[in-house]
Amino acid sequence: MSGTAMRASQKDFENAMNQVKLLKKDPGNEVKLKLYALYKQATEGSCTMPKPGVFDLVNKAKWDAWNALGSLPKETARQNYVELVSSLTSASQPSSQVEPGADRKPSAYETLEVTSEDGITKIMFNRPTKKNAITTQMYHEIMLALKAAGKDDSSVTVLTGNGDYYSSGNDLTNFTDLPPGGPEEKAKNSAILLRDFIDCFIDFPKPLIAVVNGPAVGISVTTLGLCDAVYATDRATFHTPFSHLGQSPEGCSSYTFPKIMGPSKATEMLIFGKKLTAREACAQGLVTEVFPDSTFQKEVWTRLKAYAKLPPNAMRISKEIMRSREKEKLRAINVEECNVLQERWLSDECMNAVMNFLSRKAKL
Ligand SMILES: CCCCCCCCCCC/C=C/C(=O)SCCNC(=O)CCNC(=O)[C@H](O)C(C)(C)COP(=O)(O)OP(=O)(O)OC[C@H]1O[C@@H](n2cnc3c(N)ncnc32)[C@H](O)[C@@H]1OP(=O)(O)O
Repeated sequence: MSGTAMRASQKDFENAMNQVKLLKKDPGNEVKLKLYALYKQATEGSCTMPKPGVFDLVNKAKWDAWNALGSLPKETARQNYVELVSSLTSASQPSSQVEPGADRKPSAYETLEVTSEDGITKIMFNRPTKKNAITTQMYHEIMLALKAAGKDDSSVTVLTGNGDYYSSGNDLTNFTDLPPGGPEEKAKNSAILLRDFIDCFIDFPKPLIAVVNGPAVGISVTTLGLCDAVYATDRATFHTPFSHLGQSPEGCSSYTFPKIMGPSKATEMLIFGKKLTAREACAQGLVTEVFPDSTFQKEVWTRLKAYAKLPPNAMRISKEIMRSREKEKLRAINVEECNVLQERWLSDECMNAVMNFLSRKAKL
């Protein structure tokens, strides 16, 4: 088939189905759901299947995607399927031009960009099209990067985001990828993952600095309470919508936030989900300093380069003496928060909130 104005034939449809199997890159859950829905609509027509239960996350997501197509005619669904596959295959064609840096060593990370320069290891969240939402793979990669940065010869470590967001927090599609043991097993594994992830922040041995380049949501906000300094652009916002998501605080924020900003301000953030501007977050002590967006990168990196020239052992030892008294307490709080969340993730309140986001009925 050439051009989108022509109708896709059955042969085009079959070719497209074969091309999907040959895609080199996983197109992601959103696209896979679209493909599934269009395929079902094209071959069976409108969805008449009974709606799967709320805990059957994968089948419910599929059902939602198919059902959302309503009474779309089979021919149109076939055409849309062929066009979607065509856009995926052309996006994955190798470019004839050499990409800048193509001769560089391939990165050990798929979801991060990690660089070391001027005594600073920079760990940059690198899923800008998904607002740097943190997938299970990304949690693992951040842990690996933090462990490596803790041992490398840099003096300070920086966390930052690529694109317009610092991070939109936990990737809500993490809820759809269920193991054979179902939601209970997923919740148990996720609680272990979360505990280990937060322990990496608690135990980080050098100055850990967050360069908050844009809005931050959920776990990307709570972990700021475990960083040693937080520099933010005036475009950043700070949002922990845990109640909206049927969830509860993590990242030791149930302890660090009341300590940093006092119990009532912490309640507004952690229980009522109040979104703070960068200046509000600074006034409440969560952010160290706010910079105008136009000069943010220049000012912050100039400052960090100067700090990174300070004697590294002295900085390490000073951090140890400032933080060591709290470490055991933080570890215990982390375990407690993860236990509570493990239950929360299985609640109707949480399942419904996640499904609403995934079926695009809700945005925070
Ligand atoms: C059974 C148990 C399983 C448990 C697994 C848990 C593992 C550990 C959990 C640790 C606890 C963490 C808690 C949190 O972090 S809570 C906070 C979670 N985050 C959110 O709720 C934010 C959701 N996103 C939004 O509300 C909006 O996307 C946002 C306001 C951030 C931006 O809106 P905007 O309109 O500007 O942009 P888009 O929505 O169009 O976003 C662009 C694309 O990015 C995708 N996206 C963004 N954020 C997320 C996210 N958090 N999860 C998944 N996907 C995200 C969005 O869908 C768009 O994708 P498409 O272009 O494909 O549509």
